[in-house]
Amino acid sequence: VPSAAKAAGKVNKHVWDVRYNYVSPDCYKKLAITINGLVPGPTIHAVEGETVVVQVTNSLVTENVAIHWHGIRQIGTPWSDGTESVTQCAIQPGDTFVYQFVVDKAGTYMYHAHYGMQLGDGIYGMIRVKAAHKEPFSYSSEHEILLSDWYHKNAYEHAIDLSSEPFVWVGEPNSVLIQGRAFACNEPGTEAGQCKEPNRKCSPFSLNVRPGRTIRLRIGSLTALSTLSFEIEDHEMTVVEADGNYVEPFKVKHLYLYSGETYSVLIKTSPKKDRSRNYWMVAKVVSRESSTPSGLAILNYNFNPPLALPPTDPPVGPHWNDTSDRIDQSVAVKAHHAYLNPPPKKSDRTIILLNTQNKIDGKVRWSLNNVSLNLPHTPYLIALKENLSYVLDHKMPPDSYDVENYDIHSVPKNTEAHPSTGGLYRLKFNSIVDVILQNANTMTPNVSETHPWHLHGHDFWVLGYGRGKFNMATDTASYNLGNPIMKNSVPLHPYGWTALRFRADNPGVWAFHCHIEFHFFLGMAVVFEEGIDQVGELPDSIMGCGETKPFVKP
Ligand SMILES: O=C1O[C@H]([C@@H](O)CO)C(O)=C1O
Repeated sequence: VPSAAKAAGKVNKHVWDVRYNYVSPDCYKKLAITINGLVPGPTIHAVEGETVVVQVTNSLVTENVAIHWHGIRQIGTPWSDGTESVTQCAIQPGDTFVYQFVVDKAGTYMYHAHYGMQLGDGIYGMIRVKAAHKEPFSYSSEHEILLSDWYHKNAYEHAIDLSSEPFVWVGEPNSVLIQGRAFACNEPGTEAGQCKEPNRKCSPFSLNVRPGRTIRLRIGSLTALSTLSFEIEDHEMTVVEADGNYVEPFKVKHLYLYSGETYSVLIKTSPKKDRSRNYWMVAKVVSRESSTPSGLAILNYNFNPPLALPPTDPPVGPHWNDTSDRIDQSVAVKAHHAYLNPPPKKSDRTIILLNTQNKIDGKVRWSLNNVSLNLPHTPYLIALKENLSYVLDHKMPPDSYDVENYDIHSVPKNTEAHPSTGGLYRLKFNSIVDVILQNANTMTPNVSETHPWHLHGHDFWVLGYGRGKFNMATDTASYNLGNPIMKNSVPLHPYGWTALRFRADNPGVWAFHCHIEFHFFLGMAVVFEEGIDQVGELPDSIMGCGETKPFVKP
């Protein structure tokens, strides 16, 4: 166990070059955006209390970039959150930007691009923050497994499709990647179970383990669209951490991951198992009826050849449409009894956000309470700190929708939805805020999608999940105020609601949005401001775009 005192103030420095590179994780050559040539990018290994410094040079020639540190709360450094248009101007080609922040809490975190839909082009990786205290479980080794989905089309083509008239939906991803790799058989068209030899040019990820050990897997999902079910053939997983918070351990056969979530699981490489063979790891798309083949990787027992294929067919995984099973797992994630940090019993304000797909000016958009966010050219953090009128003059979005009359089970009539560069909720500093995410029918009859919601700058308590329309009078009584897990990312299930509570105690401006890249692009986001007067002097390096040009000091 490293010492917290030693870690405090220690600088953990990284030099990154963001550049294009051809990669072919699934045997298809794609122009990807990489960090130092890699997809996924390098893992940041840190100890809680350390100061992480990442010097990012944008070598993309004609494209901007910004990098978000997903799950890191950025206490005292809101300008390092890396959210273009919210906390900074994008990093221009040829420029270098230095992110600096403290990793104050042990856990499994991630980073990814937060500019346009670049995430989908491969700019992501993991942050492993080691504990400086004893953890409530032990293991002999640990490994990162980052899950993603993969499109052969790039972010530019997706942007054109999604903003064209008629609307062109991006469709399902071509592949699911496990730690940046897919599975391809040497004999094309052969099913994984029948495959004799993997194609070595684009071979699957293989994780080497020794028998008879307890192994910690830090699993994260940064899909652009998909919800995944992760499973290891014949190996049960014990969930022990979620988004950097200790979980009261529970066992799963398959683990659902919504984009933006991380989990640590423990697996036992039981010596009773046949160690003369390898086992499949599978990441299957669920919650959408997808044509995407499952991502496959290999759990490689010492000393078998790393790419020796398991003699069995990969597990088929849960049915894509088993919403109950997914809700059950969401509800099962509770705070570890020795690490309880229960929420205040009451909140000061409740914001109910109705999630709808709408057609605005002939185009498909996503809205919250009928407001669909268009990101402004001037980042909110700078606009609010420097009192730039365009944000302050904007009409604030509503705290609720027409709860009485809105039918969440029907296609929206959406007479009022409008695009806005507002979307800004100003929260009283240190107040307790409840957010109720309310799902509804999309523009397709009898369809309600899954939305993975992510809050920047905070962990929130997950108070509950329910089906149908949230009822303020009765559903609040069902809240878990005893041992709710704290998270930064959480699913909103089809036709359901999810209730969150957080303390608005981190001075800054924070995005709260659906983590599906395409939905964020289509407006599915709001912005929270709290304690802007307590934010320190903004660094010049975040300025230079929109109305912030005058604030760049000579
Ligand atoms: O935004 C979306 O558009 C499609 C579909 O609703 C229209 O093609 C889809 O599945 C989304 O999530």
